[in-house]
Amino acid sequence: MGLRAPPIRSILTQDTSSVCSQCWRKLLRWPTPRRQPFSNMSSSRHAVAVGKSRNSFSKDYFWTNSTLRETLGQSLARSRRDIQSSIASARPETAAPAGAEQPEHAETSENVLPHRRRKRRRELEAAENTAQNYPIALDASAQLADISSKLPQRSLKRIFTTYLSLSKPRLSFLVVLTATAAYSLYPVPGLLAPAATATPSLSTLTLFFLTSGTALCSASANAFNMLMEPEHDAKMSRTRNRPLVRKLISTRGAVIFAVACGALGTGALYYGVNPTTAFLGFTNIVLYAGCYTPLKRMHVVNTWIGAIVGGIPPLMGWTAAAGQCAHDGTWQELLFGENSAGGWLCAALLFAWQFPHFNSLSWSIREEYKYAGYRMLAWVNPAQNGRVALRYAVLMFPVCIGLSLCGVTDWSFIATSSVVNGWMVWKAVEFWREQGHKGTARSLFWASVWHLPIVMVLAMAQKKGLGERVYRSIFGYPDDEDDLYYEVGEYEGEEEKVKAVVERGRTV
Ligand SMILES: CC(C)=CCC/C(C)=C/CC/C(C)=C/COP(=O)(O)OP(=O)(O)O
Repeated sequence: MGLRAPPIRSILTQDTSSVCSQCWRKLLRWPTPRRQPFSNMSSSRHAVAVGKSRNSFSKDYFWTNSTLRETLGQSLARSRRDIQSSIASARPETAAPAGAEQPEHAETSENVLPHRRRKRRRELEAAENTAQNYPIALDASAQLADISSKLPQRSLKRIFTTYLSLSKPRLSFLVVLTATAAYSLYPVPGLLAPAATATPSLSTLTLFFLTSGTALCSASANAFNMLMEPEHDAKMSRTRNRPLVRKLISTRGAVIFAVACGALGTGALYYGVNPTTAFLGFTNIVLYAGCYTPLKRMHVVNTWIGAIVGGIPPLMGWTAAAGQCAHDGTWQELLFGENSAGGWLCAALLFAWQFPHFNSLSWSIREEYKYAGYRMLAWVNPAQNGRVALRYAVLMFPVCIGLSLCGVTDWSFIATSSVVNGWMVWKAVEFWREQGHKGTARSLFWASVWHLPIVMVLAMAQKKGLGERVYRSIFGYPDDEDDLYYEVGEYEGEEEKVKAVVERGRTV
């Protein structure tokens, strides 16, 4: 019985040490098979592997895709090794000691003994398992693009899913949540309360325009971001499945989507919220697409610009709320008026949070970032990467204390937020001390994932005066007389403000 040589490509994508030396020598003599065209269709939209369902994309798909063929074809083996070593080192049990280099696969198959080969194969299998436990959450755009590629061509569901994947839906959702949290934290004057014991509330319609406008602006920013870097996204396993990399969507379609979302989002914020919030939304699109995205490949300062981009949505939520209680509603009043400190503190919270979050995330996949040409501290300067993450984790303390000092949250928030911030700082200290090794990057990343929603929920639950109102309404205590009656002239300014707000509400 004659031995059939395995397909050369399957060998190339495997570690060479898993091939026995005899087979390897045979393979080297074997003529390289001509690569089969996987599709004879000119349109990449139809590019699917021969023999597969028209709607199914497999990894063979990538050989028909020019962007991926260039980036993957020559360096798949190298990238696999780097990614696996980077993932493996993010896990405590496989972590290399600080400063130690990952072992290079320097030995050739010929001089590797059989038991060594078996050991290497087991290590590779372990790395494959590790890859399944990728240190970070899988990219929602890539997941959606994968789903859309399996849907029937030209179906509405496929078109919708593909465009949705262009908006980075998970990130956009988080962005909207941060804006909404800040909106709900705004200290609404008690006189706007519908009843003495009820919580003073802001307009639901404004909230609707705030959320939809912010979501559209974020979708636009993300689509521009993806439009600018498909060939780099193609080099990272987290992003190589994105719609523009896979050419599930044309560049023209993506540009139209980005421009339309930007115009609609800014319009919704302008007409439904206020011009200041609309200006912030538009500026953020420009900052993210025009500044942060190109800087990713130029200088590590990109992370600070990205952190500003992440900090602006809470400020938008704040100005949206402030606009309803403002006297004249100018940008000076909304951004630098009496109550504006809370908005800046919410923005600072998001700004600072991104460093422990992103620095730990990027450390875990630093080889991918390096290979894709993104200049991130995680590989440019790992020691500074740890220091920066720790510094900004510590900054969470004064920011949260500031929220209580400004009257946004009750004093009890200092205690509860300190517990959560202390936990994050502890993880950041470990991350800094071990420089990401021994699983510290992974645990800081997950601590940051939990940290932000916990702090936001705590701030909302401990919003100034909320506990007292809930207590009174549950136990039926009469309201504090001082709250209901006031000295003549004491609240003249407040009254005027309320009148102006009511008037504006009538005219809208
Ligand atoms: C209102 C409005 C316009 C909001 C926009 C908010 C927004 C898009 C925040 C993203 C912040 C950020 C630095 C993400 C990482 O991008 P990346 O390019 O490093 O991510 P990637 O590697 O997944 O592409």
